[in-house]
Amino acid sequence: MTVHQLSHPLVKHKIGLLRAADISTRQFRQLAAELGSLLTYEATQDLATETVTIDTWSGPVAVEQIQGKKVTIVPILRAGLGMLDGVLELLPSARISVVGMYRDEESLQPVPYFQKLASDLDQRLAIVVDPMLATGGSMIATIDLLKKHGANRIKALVLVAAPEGIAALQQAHPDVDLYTAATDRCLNEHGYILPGLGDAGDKLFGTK
Ligand SMILES: O=P(O)(O)OC[C@H]1O[C@H](OP(=O)(O)OP(=O)(O)O)[C@H](O)[C@@H]1O
Ligand SMILES: O=c1cc[nH]c(=O)[nH]1
Ligand SMILES: [Mg+2]
Repeated sequence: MTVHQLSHPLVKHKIGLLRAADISTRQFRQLAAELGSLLTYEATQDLATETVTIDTWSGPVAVEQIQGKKVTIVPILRAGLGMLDGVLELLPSARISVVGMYRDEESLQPVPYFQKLASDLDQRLAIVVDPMLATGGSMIATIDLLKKHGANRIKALVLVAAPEGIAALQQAHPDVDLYTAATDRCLNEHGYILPGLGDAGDKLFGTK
């Protein structure tokens, strides 16, 4: 697995803003979406292009366009929805495959509760989005599910990753590429990332 740790100044700045204890729901949403766009920009660097000739005001011109265009974005409910608009800004025609997965607070094990996947997963690049990679359980279970349904090209986009989650994902799915805006220190005894963001789902949805 390749870990792409983004180092762009805009990413560093926005992740810093996201960490503020007194951040508003509105600002958290906006930053999560913007970082979703920046991660998507990075994760789509290797999409293949082809040359086509189009008519322009000055006559025929050879231009590049993305080949195939088969992508599905996979937000993990709930918090992954917070990045979705930003990803769609750059990939407005992508199919969306929704996976509902929450982490049991005691066992920290992922509990699946919903799935509605795009067709032809074997022909699509799947871009899984979730702000937090903590133990890695939710991401690993989602990728297990996608692979079971045929997906074979998968990238994971997260805002903050814990070293524990990176190691677990590497072990379970070495073929998946991870893109993260930040790699933090460790997990606390409740499985929360330190320094982290707190509960990203609650911050995005204004719950608790
Ligand atoms: O790497 P893990 O240890 O599995 O933890 C990360 C998961 O926890 C959070 O979701 P949560 O269970 O809080 O659900 P929510 O999105 O509905 O808030 C987060 O959005 C990830 O999906
Ligand atoms: O730090 C964490 C870990 C899991 N889920 C979150 O929202 N935050
Ligand atoms: Mg949550």
